[in-house]
Amino acid sequence: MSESPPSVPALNNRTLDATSGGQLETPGYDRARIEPAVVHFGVGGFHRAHQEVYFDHLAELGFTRWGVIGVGMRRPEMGEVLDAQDNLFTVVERDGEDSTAKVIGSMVEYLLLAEDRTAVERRLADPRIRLVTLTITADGYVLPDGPCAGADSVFGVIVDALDRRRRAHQAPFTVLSCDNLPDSAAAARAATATLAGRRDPALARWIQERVSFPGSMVDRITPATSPGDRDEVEEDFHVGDRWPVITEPFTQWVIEDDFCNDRPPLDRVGALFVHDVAPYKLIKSRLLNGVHCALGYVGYLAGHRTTDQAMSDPAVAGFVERLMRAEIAPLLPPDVPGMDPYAYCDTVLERLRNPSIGDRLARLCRRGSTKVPDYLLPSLHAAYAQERPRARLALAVAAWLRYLRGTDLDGAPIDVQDARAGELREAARRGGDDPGPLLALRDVFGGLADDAGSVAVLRGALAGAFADGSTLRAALAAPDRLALPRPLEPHEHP
Ligand SMILES: NC(=O)c1ccc[n+]([C@@H]2O[C@H](COP(=O)([O-])OP(=O)(O)OC[C@H]3O[C@@H](n4cnc5c(N)ncnc54)[C@H](O)[C@@H]3O)[C@@H](O)[C@H]2O)c1
Ligand SMILES: O=P(O)(O)OC[C@@H](O)[C@@H](O)[C@H](O)[C@H](O)CO
Repeated sequence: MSESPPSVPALNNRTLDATSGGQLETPGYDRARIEPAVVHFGVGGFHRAHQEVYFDHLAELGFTRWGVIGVGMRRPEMGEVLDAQDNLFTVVERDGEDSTAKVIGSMVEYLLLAEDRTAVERRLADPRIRLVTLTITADGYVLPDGPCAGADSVFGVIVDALDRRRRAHQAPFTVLSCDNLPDSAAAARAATATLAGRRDPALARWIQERVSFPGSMVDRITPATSPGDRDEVEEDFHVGDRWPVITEPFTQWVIEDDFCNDRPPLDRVGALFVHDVAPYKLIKSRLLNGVHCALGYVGYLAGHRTTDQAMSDPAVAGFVERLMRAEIAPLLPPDVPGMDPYAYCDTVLERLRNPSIGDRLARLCRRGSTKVPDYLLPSLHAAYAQERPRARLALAVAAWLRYLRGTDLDGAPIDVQDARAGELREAARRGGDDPGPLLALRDVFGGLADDAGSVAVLRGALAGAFADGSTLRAALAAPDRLALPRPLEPHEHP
């Protein structure tokens, strides 16, 4: 992100008064009084649009003992911006024509792990730190093999810090993952236990007995900030923020009530503490993340590049709505307090139509080999097991298989962003209209090859739905027809 022109004050503590007023809300509390209690790893767009906003609201209510120390991983850009801005940044909520902005003041310090591990370790040893939160993406939970490997990962740092606390007879901190993983708490616990076990069995036992890893469901659609967004924020709100965050008004945070060292009063600012987060995560991941996958691949092949563009195409929007209401929602638990699957469909559809956050389909399409098995295929497998309709689920998967060939319907190249892109592209191209070579990858597709009904839709779609925009739109309107046996050619008649 570039420097702001001199006419607009650059955002920092000194210019806050000049910046405030008009449309822009600024911290109403004295930032000097905020004490750190949270160390957060992975200061990307989502953390700033979600968890920081909750902690900022707490400070607005007078809870000043829940400040956040942000820790970045490798890339120095975010640190340079936050350093120049006294760790202030702007969160802009956009909904159609409406747009509101708030400068967030809850981050008290930012450190880059790659450059200043010792400082991160010192902060984690501070008994005031009672909570560690994570948004490090699914890749951050993958540990290298080897008896001493992984020490430089986030979990290596966490294990070091817990060991120091154990030796100093101090209380540990809670580890709260806010990443989109089917069971992010279990993933965080397993990575911590693995590294602790490699180091010292007594430490591993202490962690197992003393440290809590609450599950959580996080939800707020947050695209990557573009340079155009930055300029618009400067123009609309007269604030020289070099890296604002654009997000939607909707936000949700459901957290298991399992904290080993104090609990932030997040229920005072809209979060929900529950005994078991699993059903909330299930509904969100199937109806939002699974649908994001479907919309990404179908929308991209239909020629669109953002969610709102795709949702203003009646063929795509109608497909997505029926996919959600007729095929996915009936598979979900109907009695989760505060989260009715059909009401959630309404909300998600409205959010996907939001014309002003500019969420790019490429963001939804990346990492398909992780996300499709986690979020879309489970609905297809469940529909098969329960003998429920599944033609739209199968067509969405077919769109992914077609996308994996690496060219769109006009033959233009697609940048398939996936750790397994090479292997998947090779199988997609080798198979052509036959999904067999891809379905043979059972670590991705599970037993989908055994579901003859879905395989028929996949074959029908690959052979007929992706010839051009009109065949795709016809398939989206009537996906059941894809599975009909094709008419026999004259020479095939018995
Ligand atoms: N953007 C959203 O709409 C949204 C909503 C809910 C949850 N999430 C989840 O939040 C997480 C972050 O997403 P984001 O949109 O902020 O992305 P982002 O690209 O803005 O930030 C990603 C962060 O993860 C860190 N990271 C990447 N690879 C890592 C690794 N191997 N080890 C440690 N850290 C690593 C990066 O340094 C960066 O700070 C993801 O797990 C995402 O699924 C995002
Ligand atoms: O972040 P990913 O790559 O796992 O998934 C992309 C989006 O589906 C996701 O970020 C959603 O926007 C988010 O989960 C909404 O809460």
